[in-house]
Amino acid sequence: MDLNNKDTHAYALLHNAYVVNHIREFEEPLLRAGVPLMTQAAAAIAHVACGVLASRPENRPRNQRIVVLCGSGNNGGDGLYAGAILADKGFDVCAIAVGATLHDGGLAALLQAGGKLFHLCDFFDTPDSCDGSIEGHIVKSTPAEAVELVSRADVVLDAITGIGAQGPLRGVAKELVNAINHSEAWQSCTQSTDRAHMQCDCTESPRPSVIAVDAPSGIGVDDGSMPGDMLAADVTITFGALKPCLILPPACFSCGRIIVVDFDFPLHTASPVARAMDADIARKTIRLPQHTDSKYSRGVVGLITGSAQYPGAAVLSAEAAARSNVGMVRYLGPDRASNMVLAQLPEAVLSPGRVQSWIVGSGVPDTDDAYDTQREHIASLLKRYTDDAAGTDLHDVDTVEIGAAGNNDPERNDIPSSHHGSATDIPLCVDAGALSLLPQRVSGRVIITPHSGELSRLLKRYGETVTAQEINAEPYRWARRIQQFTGSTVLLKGACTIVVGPDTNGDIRTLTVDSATSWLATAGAGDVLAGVMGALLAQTEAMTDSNSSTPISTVDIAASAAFIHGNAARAAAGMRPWSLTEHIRRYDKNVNFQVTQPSTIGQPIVASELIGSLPQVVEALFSDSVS
Ligand SMILES: NC(=O)C1=CN([C@@H]2O[C@H](COP(=O)(O)OP(=O)(O)OC[C@H]3O[C@@H](n4cnc5c(N)ncnc54)[C@H](OP(=O)(O)O)[C@@H]3O)[C@@H](O)[C@H]2O)[C@@H](O)CC1
Ligand SMILES: [K+]
Repeated sequence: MDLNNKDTHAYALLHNAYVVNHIREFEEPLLRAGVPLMTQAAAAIAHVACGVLASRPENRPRNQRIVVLCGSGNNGGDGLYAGAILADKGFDVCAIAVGATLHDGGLAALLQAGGKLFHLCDFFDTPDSCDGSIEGHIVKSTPAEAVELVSRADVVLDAITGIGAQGPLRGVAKELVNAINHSEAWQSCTQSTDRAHMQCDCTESPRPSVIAVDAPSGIGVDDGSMPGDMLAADVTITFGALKPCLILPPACFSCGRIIVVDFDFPLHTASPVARAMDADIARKTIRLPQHTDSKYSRGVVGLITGSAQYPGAAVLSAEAAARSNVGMVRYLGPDRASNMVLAQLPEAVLSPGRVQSWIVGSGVPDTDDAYDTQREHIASLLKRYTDDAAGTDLHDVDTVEIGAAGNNDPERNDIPSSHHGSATDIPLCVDAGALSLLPQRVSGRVIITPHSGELSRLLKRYGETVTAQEINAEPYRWARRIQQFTGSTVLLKGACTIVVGPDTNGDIRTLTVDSATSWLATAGAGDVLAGVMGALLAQTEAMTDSNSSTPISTVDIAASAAFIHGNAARAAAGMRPWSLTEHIRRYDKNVNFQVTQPSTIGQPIVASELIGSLPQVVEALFSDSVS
């Protein structure tokens, strides 16, 4: 795969997610030309099912019972044809119909191959094609019997709904999926939703492996929401292109490993709604040192972080920045925090001077209840980032009267001259307490890094009343909304982080970053992320100064910081680096279907441990071990 060319089909197939309307546009001419897409899809599903069966724990000696949950649309048709292929191979296959009808051809094929059908609907309409020869192979069943069948299966194909799903599962489909999730087989398996931990820890009585056909039924295909009951998958086999739900939270946590069947869709003709972040993008944000370098040319980060109340955030953000490949860190803050920074990082410079990026707000109180000098300084800096402040020289930060030290750094003029620019020239990241100081409207060069609670408060300022819980249920929707309100680049923190903002052409670009581990949900992790962000912003600025590369969008830089941060957490927790290609694969005959993962589950970490891992994560970006 040519990872250097973002336009290649192979790259788009594994990274770019397209909405249902685009998928329909892609498939339409192929179907019109008579390309047997359903047959191809079914063959791939059957092959994947065989692989999954072969990879299941050996304490299930038969490993041959397959249940297909079928809806009445083409998704059900895929499942039925796949069931027919598997029945032909000698597996014990039955389908469970949740609707009043089924795909005619698919059902006929299944029955002819020796499969059975159980239907749950009182008004099931047996197709004419199913004549008397298959009598006894179509059986009316109850939900309880269906759950029993499912529980005794080795593999379940979830073919209830695909891209034709409308809203949450309803009727019999909802009832069945709900009952399966509450069945003993499912309840006895505790499964982490962290993809890296994904393994069934009940080896004595493993539940069936679930293969979702195209997408797990019941999830919001276009927006990654989970509006109701759904069956979490171990593997999702998807057709033609990634769907947004496969990479957007929260749905992405219920999709398992993803296998994409290539139908040669002209992917380059449509804009993806979201893209999966990978090491290749992160690598481009690292400026390797050169023999002509000075500390200034490698990037200088300015931090207005920490406070008298939370001085630890100053240490974490400053050290994380210093360890993420920059020449210098300037820290500006109250005495207590400054002293702590200096004790931990004697290399830090505590005087004002020129910087190539600003990080503000980590560890700063978020209200003006008590007077705080940091808030005052940040407010004064942020004023220059409002639309009407364009043209202000931001390099003379000493005029902002930040910190106790007022001496000019004699070497400050070593910062490249291109940085005598306007207000939006120095990229800035607004974190934590500074979010409440954000001007109404800023440029895309301003990154905001809220978690859902902070985003809830921020949205209120723009007239939207939405709780953190509601944001967690639809993070993509709310990340886009705040991006539209503010104009900024938005990094919405979460187990899968979403980054939305303008690309270098001004078009909105969304990246999802899935490298984190749930061990990362710990105090101070956000301060470390802010430091990494500052370092990447400063060094990409330094790259632009030396004209050594094409411009990198702020979205990519923000996503890269989250990616590196996530992998640092994984390293600190003793886990392997996250790998996109391990998680999302193109279908071919040799694709690996392993459901359980031998990787360690990792161990608890504290935020300061991430910092020590940052240099090795940066180094690993340039080796082949991360992708
Ligand atoms: N893309 C490609 O190239 C290819 C696509 N292919 C496949 O076609 C699939 C799309 O098929 P599709 O258009 O027939 O829609 P599909 O997903 O079966 O859903 C419609 C059915 O679901 C039902 N239903 C809807 N919402 C529901 C709910 N909330 N709760 C319960 N039921 C609900 C709805 O019921 P109704 O509303 O009609 O009562 C109807 O019966 C696609 O995902 C892929 O698998 C492959 O064959 C080959 C190549
Ligand atoms: K499905």
